[in-house]
Amino acid sequence: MSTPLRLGIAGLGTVGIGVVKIVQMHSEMLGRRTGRDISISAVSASSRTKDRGVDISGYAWEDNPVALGSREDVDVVVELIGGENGVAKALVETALAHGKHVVTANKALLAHHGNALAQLAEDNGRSLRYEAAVAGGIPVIKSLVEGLAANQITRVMGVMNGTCNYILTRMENAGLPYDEVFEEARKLGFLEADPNLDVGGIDAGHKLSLLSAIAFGTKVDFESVVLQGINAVSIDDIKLARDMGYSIKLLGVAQMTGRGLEQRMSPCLVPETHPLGQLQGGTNMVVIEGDSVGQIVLRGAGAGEGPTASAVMADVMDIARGLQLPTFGQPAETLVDAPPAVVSTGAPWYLRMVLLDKPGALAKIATILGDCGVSIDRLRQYHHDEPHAPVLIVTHKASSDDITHALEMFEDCGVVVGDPMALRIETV
Ligand SMILES: NC(=O)C1=CN([C@@H]2O[C@H](COP(=O)(O)OP(=O)(O)OC[C@H]3O[C@@H](n4cnc5c(N)ncnc54)[C@H](OP(=O)(O)O)[C@@H]3O)[C@@H](O)[C@H]2O)C=CC1
Ligand SMILES: N[C@@H](CCO)C(=O)O
Repeated sequence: MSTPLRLGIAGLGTVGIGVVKIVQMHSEMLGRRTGRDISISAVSASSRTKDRGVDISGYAWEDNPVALGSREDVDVVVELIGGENGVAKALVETALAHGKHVVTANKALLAHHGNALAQLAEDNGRSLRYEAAVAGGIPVIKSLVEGLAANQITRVMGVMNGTCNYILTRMENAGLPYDEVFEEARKLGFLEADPNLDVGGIDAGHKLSLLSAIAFGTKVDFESVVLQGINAVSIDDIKLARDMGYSIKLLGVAQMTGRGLEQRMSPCLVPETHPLGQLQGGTNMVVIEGDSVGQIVLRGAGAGEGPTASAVMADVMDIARGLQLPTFGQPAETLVDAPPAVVSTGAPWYLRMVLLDKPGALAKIATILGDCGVSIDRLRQYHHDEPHAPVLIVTHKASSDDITHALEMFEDCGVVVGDPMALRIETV
């Protein structure tokens, strides 16, 4: 067997410890499969004294994780600290500049700095790998970069934030309101330190922007992902959607259109009979459509110690095997700037609102929709005792611009109480 591949691991939290466990537990198997021993030279975390449940006494310790990037005895830096800037960025830059390969699970870092880091990796002839950054244990990067490389990708979509899917499915199954389930998710430790990264759709938007770059050969453009979180989804929306045969999912969609690159991450209605509609709990699903292959559905754990460490180690093993691929599936300098789509693809919309129960209220709403070019497919006013009437409208295909325009006009029309809810009904 040739010389060992030596790792420097920065971050010994959920994922970092998962990686240490795999290296310790499967040492012989990893060597057999890659033809090279994989060993850990050095580690770093905030606290040196914390009991992490595994023996790390055989590894050198660095107080400053950035120092791992220039150690002689490290071939691959495994960055598992997180954060779009700070030490994670400094470490990855230092490591690549010193000729180390880098494996990371850090979607925030890559969504914001992926283009420059991919170029830096190539300039130094090294790999920058990030399978774990998108959909945890699901090998979606490998699928796009390798297995589906011969396809023109037409659309990538998916549920890529397990916490949001947990919240939405728990609301649906237990009939509980958003706030109660959000608190439950917090107590279970599912939420990021900044919960808005999850429920605001930001974390999932980071992931979508990375998939877009590979799928369409474009520069990573997280800033252009249209984001809408799940915090305004009510139990009423979930029940009404279910009555019509839909589930509500925080769904990411990326597609290249004649109007530019469309990237959006928002709560949508999807048919409950589709695999996306049936996805339960913290599970993730990514759907990829290619011109030759058709539709591929990948499903699995999007987070957690084992699944995420599994993806990190797959990258490490590719490096051990000598497999070197461009970060986003083609040389960084060939990635193009894609103009963001100004208007997204049309779709039917679900509109829920509360109207003052007085003559002409429904007529006003119908007129506004007509004036905005939005045609009504279905309309239902629910039984009520109070002076406020809950109304559900399903539209024919309409652009998000036309829906936004109608929502603005509802604000001043004098019959809509509170904020209406508008959700796309996605064609999957
Ligand atoms: N958890 C998951 O399921 C998934 C995580 N990821 C990504 O993986 C990465 C790691 O996540 P996760 O393991 O959950 O995070 P944790 O919060 O569990 O662990 C972070 C680790 O980084 C260490 N750390 C933090 N700041 C510093 C610093 N300044 N210097 C040195 N070490 C530092 C912490 O040290 P200490 O332990 O001493 O506090 C800890 O060991 C993130 O980018 C995350 O987005 C991706 C997919 C799934
Ligand atoms: N907060 C993320 C972790 C995995 O990236 C999620 O809930 O999916």
